Amino acid sequence: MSIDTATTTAPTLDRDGLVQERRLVTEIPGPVSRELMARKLAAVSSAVGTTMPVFAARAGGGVVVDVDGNSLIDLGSGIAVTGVGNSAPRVVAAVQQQVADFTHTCFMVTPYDSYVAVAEALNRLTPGDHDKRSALFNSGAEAVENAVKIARSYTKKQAVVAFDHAYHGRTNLTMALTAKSMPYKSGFGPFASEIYRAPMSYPFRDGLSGPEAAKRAISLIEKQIGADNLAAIIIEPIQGEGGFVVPAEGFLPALVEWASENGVVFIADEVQTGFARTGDMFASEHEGIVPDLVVTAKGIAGGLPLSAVTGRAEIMDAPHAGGLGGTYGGNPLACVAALAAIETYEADDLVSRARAIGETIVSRFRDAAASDARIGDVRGRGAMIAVEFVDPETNEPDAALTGRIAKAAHAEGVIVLTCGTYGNIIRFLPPLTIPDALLDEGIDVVLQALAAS
Ligand SMILES: Cc1ncc(COP(=O)(O)O)c(CNCCCC(=O)O)c1O
Repeated sequence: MSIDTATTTAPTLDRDGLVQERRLVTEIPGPVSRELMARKLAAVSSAVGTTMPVFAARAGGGVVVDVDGNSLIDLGSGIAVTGVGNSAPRVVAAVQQQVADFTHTCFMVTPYDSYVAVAEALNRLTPGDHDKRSALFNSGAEAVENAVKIARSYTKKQAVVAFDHAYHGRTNLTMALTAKSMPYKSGFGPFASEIYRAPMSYPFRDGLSGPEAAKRAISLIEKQIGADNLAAIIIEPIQGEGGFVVPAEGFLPALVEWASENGVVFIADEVQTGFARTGDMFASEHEGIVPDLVVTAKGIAGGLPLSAVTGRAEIMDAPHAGGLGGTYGGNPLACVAALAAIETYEADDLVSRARAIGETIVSRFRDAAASDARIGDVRGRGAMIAVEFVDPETNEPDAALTGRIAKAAHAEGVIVLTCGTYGNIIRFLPPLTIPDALLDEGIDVVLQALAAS
């Protein structure tokens, strides 16, 4: 176990003195994690996988400390969730107060102000200055499901178009919307009907301009589905699980224009791109598109489970009274956490921080690509960056190399995630609170793993 710490200055401290350093005191996984993993295998469905072989004990800033005392660099944020940092101070204080006041009344039974305040914040923050309404749920998939319900109720049409490489969740309808079969869909059918797939703008692999890719997608939609039957188009402004696919400029605005002209609801799934992650509060802002509905989750509440659909009031109010709801939707703990997280994003200007993080990651890997052609593409925005690995001779995806790099980084105490339809993407989703030195060290470890692979 060679520890090549790049840091020469004293490590910084975070809240509660959580030292912001990579520190390995055992092999990865250590003995306590190994014991817990044996228990996990004996108690938890084997279908629930884990990326890391260690178990968490504490987290904050840019580190996760495991049960053996190892301090790992976090470049995953629990899949783009803890943007404000794990156990962010404002979030902790708000939840501690709320949990002592009341934990649950069900907003549909006895409402409470924090749910309304979250809706007001989402209506203010999401793109567009039109009259908006919001509805709160628990998971991203649940919010996507409800966005489709709302769009169908408003348009009185049924068909929904999703895109190649899309990911929208693991429920029946969202599996139908999701593109990749394994591990998300295989064996779980039949899937919801009236879901159709259109080609995505994937510049690194299709070489098309945004308008060209949009023309291709719209032609298929018009010929195979027909606007008269189409309730909604749903798309991630930057695709997440599918490989951090950034559509070519002009693709999204062309789809928004076509949808508006044809009575089709445009749904932006900002579950992974939302809340400062991409260097804007919402990724839709980058090209100035104004979605009819915006789906949010992940970064919304500092780690507490919360999701939302926010959109044009006339669309959001289309379903009949009582048509939207659920027992836990907008749980009060999650709502106060969201208000604290939103305050943190704005007060600490984490949008600017995300852009700075992205500049660091992109420059380091584009420099590396100059001497290593296995790096086929470096893309993304803000603190949502992807490195696509390929066979330099054929440009074919190299999932095996990607897996080796990730596994080596994990063993050296860096939490980094892979993704992509072809499994050949290393993605970077660090907490926006990660110190610069720790980010640089995490990148060093990944680059060392690449060089050794
Ligand atoms: C764009 C986009 N829409 C919807 C979802 C679904 O959000 P839930 O909160 O996981 O249901 C996601 C969740 N992405 C991570 C899934 C991880 C896994 O399950 O293996 C997303 O990224």
